Amino acid sequence: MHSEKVRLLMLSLLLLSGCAGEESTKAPVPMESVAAPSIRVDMKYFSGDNLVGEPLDGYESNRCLLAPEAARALMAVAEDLSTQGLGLEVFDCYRPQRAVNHFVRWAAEPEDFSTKPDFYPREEKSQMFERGYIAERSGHSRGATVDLGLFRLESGASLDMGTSFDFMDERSATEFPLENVQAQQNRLLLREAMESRGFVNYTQEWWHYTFKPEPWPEQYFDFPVR
Ligand SMILES: C[C@@H](N)C(=O)N[C@H](C)C(=O)O
Ligand SMILES: [Zn+2]
Repeated sequence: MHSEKVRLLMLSLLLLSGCAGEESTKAPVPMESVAAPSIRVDMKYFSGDNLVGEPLDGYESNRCLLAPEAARALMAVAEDLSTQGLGLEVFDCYRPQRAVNHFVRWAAEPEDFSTKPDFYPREEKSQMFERGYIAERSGHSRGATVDLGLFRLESGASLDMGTSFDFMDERSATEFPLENVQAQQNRLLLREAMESRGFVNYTQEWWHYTFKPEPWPEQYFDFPVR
């Protein structure tokens, strides 16, 4: 009984430290690093190939960290799709709060047009949060949300989704009536596969999925991705 109380106290302290924004070399919560033969990890906020145009604060390696339940479900999706010769390309997973804060700073800075043509040609960067393209309190920071697309296992080619990842535009809404019917079907194929394993799509972005029920629905973590 005594040791159970001590264990709970230790767990509470670990969870609290994860939310405090302190630098720590290890994740203070047991997130899992997602890896499987048919999952390609290409963390866009680590590489700098993103709308900010540089790596975001808190991404120190090309790793996809997720809550264990979400990680297991994602690996199950990958296994399901591999029977159709498809793999998952993962663009973002757990997102430290400091990376979200980086987005906030970027949106407040004057427009320099460096990434606008590729990521938000018809939107204003100052409106990204109001328009729902980025969240100040993101599900990604709770560890159960993932941004992803599909690729062919044989060739490695990405499937056409109608728009590229993080193309902030109404055409990225999952059910936007695209002229490209194949791309529309690819979006729906991804949604069906994800939903069958417990993920829910954010209707405004074809790539954004949250595993439900969320293991840590109230927590916004801030340890770096290492
Ligand atoms: C920024 C984009 N990849 C994304 O994840 N948007 C949602 C709304 C979020 O920030 O949680
Ligand atoms: Zn997302």
